[in-house]
Amino acid sequence: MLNSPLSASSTELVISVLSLVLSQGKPLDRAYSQHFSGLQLVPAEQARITIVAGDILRRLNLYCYLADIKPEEMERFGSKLLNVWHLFHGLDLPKMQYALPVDREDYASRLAIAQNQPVLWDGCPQWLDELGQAQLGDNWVQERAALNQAPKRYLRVNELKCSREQLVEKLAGEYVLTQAVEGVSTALEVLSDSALFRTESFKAGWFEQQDAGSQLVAAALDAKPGMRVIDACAGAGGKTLHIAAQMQGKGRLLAMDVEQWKLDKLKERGRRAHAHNVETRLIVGSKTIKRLKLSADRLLLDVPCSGLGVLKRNPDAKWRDTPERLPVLMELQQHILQSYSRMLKVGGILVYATCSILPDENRNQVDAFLGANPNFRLLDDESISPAASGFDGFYLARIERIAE
Ligand SMILES: C[S@@+](CC[C@H](N)C(=O)[O-])C[C@H]1O[C@@H](n2cnc3c(N)ncnc32)[C@H](O)[C@@H]1O
Repeated sequence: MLNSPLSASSTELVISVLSLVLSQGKPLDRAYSQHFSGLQLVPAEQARITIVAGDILRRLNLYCYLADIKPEEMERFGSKLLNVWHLFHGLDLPKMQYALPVDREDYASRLAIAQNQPVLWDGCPQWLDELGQAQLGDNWVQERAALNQAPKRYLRVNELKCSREQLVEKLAGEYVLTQAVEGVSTALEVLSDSALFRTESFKAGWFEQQDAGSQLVAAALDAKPGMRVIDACAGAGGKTLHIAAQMQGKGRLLAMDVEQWKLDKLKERGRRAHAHNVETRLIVGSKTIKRLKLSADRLLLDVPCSGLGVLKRNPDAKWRDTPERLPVLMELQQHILQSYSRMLKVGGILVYATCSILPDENRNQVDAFLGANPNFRLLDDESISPAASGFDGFYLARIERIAE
């Protein structure tokens, strides 16, 4: 956390970012880019702003309760919330003009009440707590607490360009301190507050920013040079680029999605990463899938999901989402599994993956699929728990096609 208060201008920026997210429903990353572009903030100050805004969103209900304001009142009462945030973290108050004062007695009695309400203390909305309890039982309490922690920063070394050791050395020369992550051969943890995207290493495509847990997903696919591989929900290509590196640029890697703008972004990232064997294809209907029947040695289905495993990184989602979205997502996940698995060759392996920690989106989906498709068998599966690993939460299942 911080060791000195925010400046008045940074405090105003935090309030403005929060208002955009909470009143206008803007995703946090877009609210940041809208505010930061053109401002030329020094990286350390930008980092402090994102630390505070991220922490407030991770425990929004707690801070709003302590300040006695409603989230939708951020524009009017944000200064009071920011004062409370500083008090809570034992910092002097920021020097804002016209800031609303905090009644210290009221704050102290609210703090004492909140300390005895674990769900509020962990920054969890009621609907999410009920869902987590129902799905994970006793394990939910640890996951709930882990999901309100600040996320660590991780990089994935682009092995098409350099080794992990070479990247550590090059980044050290750019004043970026990193350390290898045990158990994830491509991952580095970033230990300094550096602006990663301004480094020469990034511009030269030596790394991508990617959570260590996420790196385990493409690793499980085990794509080899020369194979035909399909990444059917590729998005902007976080995992596609990792697969391209596994394939050492040899063979055919088809990245598909239903959103063209994401595939365009993927192409741009692919150029920087020297991932020359990636081809993109927009899914325009069931025909796009049918044409690829029995064509893939490896198939990644990184399906749309609730994203409840990555709430540390996207804390705004829990104030926007509702439990009603889950059944809709689950139907889409099952549809993708049933229909896209036809693209796999006999003997080929598919990886079904989510960034969720809910069994209903994970193992239960796999079991339902296998129950209806005897031509496939489960090789193994893994749940990456935020509480146990410190990474974001993911699930992956490796499934083999054993007959046509
Ligand atoms: C979890 S995200 C993928 C993230 C990506 N693999 C990465 O590593 O950056 C899921 C993706 O599925 C896409 N999607 C949604 N519906 C789909 C469908 N019916 N078929 C294929 N992709 C779909 C979304 O546009 C989104 O990009």
